[in-house]
Amino acid sequence: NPDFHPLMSFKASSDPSNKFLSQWNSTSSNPCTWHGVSCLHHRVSHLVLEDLNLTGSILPLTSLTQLRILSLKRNRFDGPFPSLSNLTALKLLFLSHNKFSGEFPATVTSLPHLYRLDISHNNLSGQIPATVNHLTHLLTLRLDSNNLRGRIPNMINLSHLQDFNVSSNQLSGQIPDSLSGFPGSAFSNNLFLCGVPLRKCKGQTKAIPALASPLKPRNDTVLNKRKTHGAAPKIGVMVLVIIVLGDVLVLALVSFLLYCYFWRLLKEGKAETHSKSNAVYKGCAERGVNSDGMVFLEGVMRFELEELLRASAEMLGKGVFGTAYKAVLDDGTVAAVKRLKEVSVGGKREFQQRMEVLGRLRHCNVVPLRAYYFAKDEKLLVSDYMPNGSLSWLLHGNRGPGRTPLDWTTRVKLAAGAARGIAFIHNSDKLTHGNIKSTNVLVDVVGNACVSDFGLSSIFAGPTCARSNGYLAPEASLDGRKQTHMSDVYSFGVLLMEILTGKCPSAAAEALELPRWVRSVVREEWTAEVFDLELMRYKDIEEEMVALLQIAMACTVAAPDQRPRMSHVAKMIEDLSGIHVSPSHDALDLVSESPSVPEDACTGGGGASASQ
Ligand SMILES: Nc1ncnc2c1ncn2[C@@H]1O[C@H](COP(=O)(O)OP(=O)(O)OP(=O)(O)O)[C@@H](O)[C@H]1O
Repeated sequence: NPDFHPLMSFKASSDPSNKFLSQWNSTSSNPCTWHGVSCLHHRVSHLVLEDLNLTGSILPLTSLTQLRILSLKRNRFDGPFPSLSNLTALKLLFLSHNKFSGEFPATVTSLPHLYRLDISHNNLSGQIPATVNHLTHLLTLRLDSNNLRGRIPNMINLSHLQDFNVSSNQLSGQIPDSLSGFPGSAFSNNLFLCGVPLRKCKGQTKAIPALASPLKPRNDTVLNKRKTHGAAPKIGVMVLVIIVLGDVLVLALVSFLLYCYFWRLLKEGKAETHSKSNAVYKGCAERGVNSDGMVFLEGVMRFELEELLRASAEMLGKGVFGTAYKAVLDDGTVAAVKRLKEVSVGGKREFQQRMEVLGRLRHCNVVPLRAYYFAKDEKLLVSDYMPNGSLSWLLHGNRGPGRTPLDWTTRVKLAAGAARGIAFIHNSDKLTHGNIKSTNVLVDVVGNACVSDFGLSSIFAGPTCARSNGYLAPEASLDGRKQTHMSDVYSFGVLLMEILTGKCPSAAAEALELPRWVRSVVREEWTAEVFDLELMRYKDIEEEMVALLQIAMACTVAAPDQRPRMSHVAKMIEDLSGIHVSPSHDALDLVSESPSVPEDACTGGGGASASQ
């Protein structure tokens, strides 16, 4: 193993008394089993030796050319950094709380895959080189508590940066606009630093903090140029007013167009139903049927079709079964309305029967169907609006500057909640979900995962339903119709992989590939490579991640009858970390805007009820 000798010489210099790395010994020539070392393809890829009192230089490590993760936090390494330019595979570099001295290690700026760089709490001096801009994938840049001097370069290329700190140095000059959205604490304790978010620089015109975002897009430079050339603050305010007015106008126009569109499409169906409804439904004793053909299922939500048509509507997105809208009624009720594509069911009766079954499902992890509408050219489904978005958005849309990636505990809670919801559907009337994916796992007002869009695949048939979105079980993928409990389990396994890897199964490049990719990496015995880099920041979760990965792999085995049942999957996830699927008020930045909060919202771990 070419990494054996470099590691032995590293040990000789960093632990001369053989106190901390005694398990590394020359009789075992396979370093991959040593403490703190992991390998990929028999090369060292992961070296984590934290809090060990190791000393000396890290020079021998520069021969570990396959190293991806190097963490030597809280040791006593000293001297200047050696050149790290050989470590081209490096993704995470954590060298904080040591005694490194000398200049900022400029060679790290040539590492093309670096995501996290933490060299804080050392004795580094000199300037931050402008070449940090080469690190275009950087999420973390922590340089705090060193002796760095000079100006902070403009980091316009670091558009993903979310964790940035240069506090407690000797930096000076104006904070570049590209960084002015980070909080003051990221820059504090630098005597000569000025500008937003710190105090105004001498001679600087008034800044506009409201426009400051952690990393402003490059086209802000027009505004910046005006500022640095001393244009009057009035111009900034004018620009602001124009932007706001423009936004309001566009918003009003879009709302108006949507309203007209919605109205026009429903007018015909409504007219048809209206004429019938007076005869058929007038004074109807049947529970839940409005005179206009809206059929209400269990629950408190009640309104006329007319009110729904008047509601302001915002498109949430288009799916295989139709288009979803958020509708806000005059009385403030918020609902999600799905306009279905043409359905190929036998007719109204069959559709109604189907909706009655789906409408009876009440569980704190299932989005309740509240009402439906059926006319010749129009089919609508009304359900509770889930204000905290979908798991998909939380995993993939909630990134970038100023946003917090989904933490591990919340991921597990949402996975467990979704599993319980699906298990409940399976146990009710022998239904299948048929379309499990992360856009169909929504988050309710108290942070519970709720599955939506269940049971619709059976009323759609034919090629419109042939989906290849990366979640479909191999046995169900040909025409999208052969949905069973076991194909749901497969899709859920893919969803777990998405939660673990942060990769989107429906992204074109990875379609149908996520389970295969995960398996191939695990086969290479480098399971850690699978996990989402965002999860690297959490400590002591590796065991849980591996356990969840094993559940995901069991769910996605090729033979349907070898997959676990959904209720078993739910139980296994809950057992993982002793979680009880309860509202996680602190885990998400929750919003509460819907007066139509489900009356059956979870108040604890269970709360299931299939009302009859
Ligand atoms: N009740 C709801 N509350 C909040 N957002 C919703 C609700 N229902 C759907 N959405 C969101 O609206 C968007 C479109 O949903 P829709 O179900 O139409 O399509 P999809 O989930 O992308 O695909 P599919 O039709 O295969 O389920 C998705 O982002 C989804 O998360």
